Amino acid sequence: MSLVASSYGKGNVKFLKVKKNPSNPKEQDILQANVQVLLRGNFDISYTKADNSPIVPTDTVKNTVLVEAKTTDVWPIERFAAHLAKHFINKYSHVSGIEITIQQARWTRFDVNGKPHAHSFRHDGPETRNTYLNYDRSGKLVLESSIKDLTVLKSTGSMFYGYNVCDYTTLKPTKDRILSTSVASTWTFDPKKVSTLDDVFKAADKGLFDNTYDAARNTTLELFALENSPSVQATMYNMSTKILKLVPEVSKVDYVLPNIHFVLFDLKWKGIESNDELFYPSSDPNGLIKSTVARDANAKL
Ligand SMILES: O=c1[nH]c(=O)c2[nH]c(=O)[nH]c2[nH]1
Repeated sequence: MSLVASSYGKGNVKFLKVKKNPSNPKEQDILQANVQVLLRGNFDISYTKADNSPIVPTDTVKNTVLVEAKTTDVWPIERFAAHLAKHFINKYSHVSGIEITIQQARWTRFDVNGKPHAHSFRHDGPETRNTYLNYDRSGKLVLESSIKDLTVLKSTGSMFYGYNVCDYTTLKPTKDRILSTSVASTWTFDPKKVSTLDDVFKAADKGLFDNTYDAARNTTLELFALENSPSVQATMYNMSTKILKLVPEVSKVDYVLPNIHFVLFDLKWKGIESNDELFYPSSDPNGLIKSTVARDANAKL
């Protein structure tokens, strides 16, 4: 028998960072993060020989995340992920690679008396901004960022008809239905354009990661609202191609969209016209629709 693969580290390392404007310390920004760091490398003897000598304790990994969060810039999360990768690779010669996941909570500054307040924020529900960075000492870099748990609903402007009909079909075609989903959208940065950790730092300075997040989120919301959707499938494809058009540094866009159903409460039995006005939420079963759209049709997935 042999150990075929292993990695280890710390998950759920959480912090809130406060950034103060040096010229007006009451003007602040915040970032709440949940970080996971997994190390791989020359750790086999800790599994196979009970020899702990190579192990950097997960407690040390936790301390590192928190110390570095205090002493370096954590905006945007892609920069902080690259910073942590560089730190662990440089500090421990037996670490051959690292996988970092950062989830950022959505705190939104709110207005008071018509203008954005200097240091007050509203928690905007379960929606998160995320990044995943996988780096190999050999230089190979994978960088994917995402939005998760962005729950949306439109009460009209969605259709579903013309589908395959067989002896198992009970669904009625419709040109007007409710459409609701909880968006998971992931965009992968082109490894030819963002190919090193230094490229990540440079791209962060230029605003690429914030701009791409804004493009993906705005595209998702705008197309969801504006399109008379023929299906979840067609709408998610349109969202993906628009993001690829807007951001040349992105090579691939993935969506995972549950179809959250609302069932009409039919009141004909009571002599009341239903008129598509009263529905009950139906949590399960739900449709689940996934797609990957790549700029290059021959891209290796
Ligand atoms: O947009 C949709 N796609 C489907 O594949 C599907 N299947 C279904 O029953 N309703 C829907 N809606």
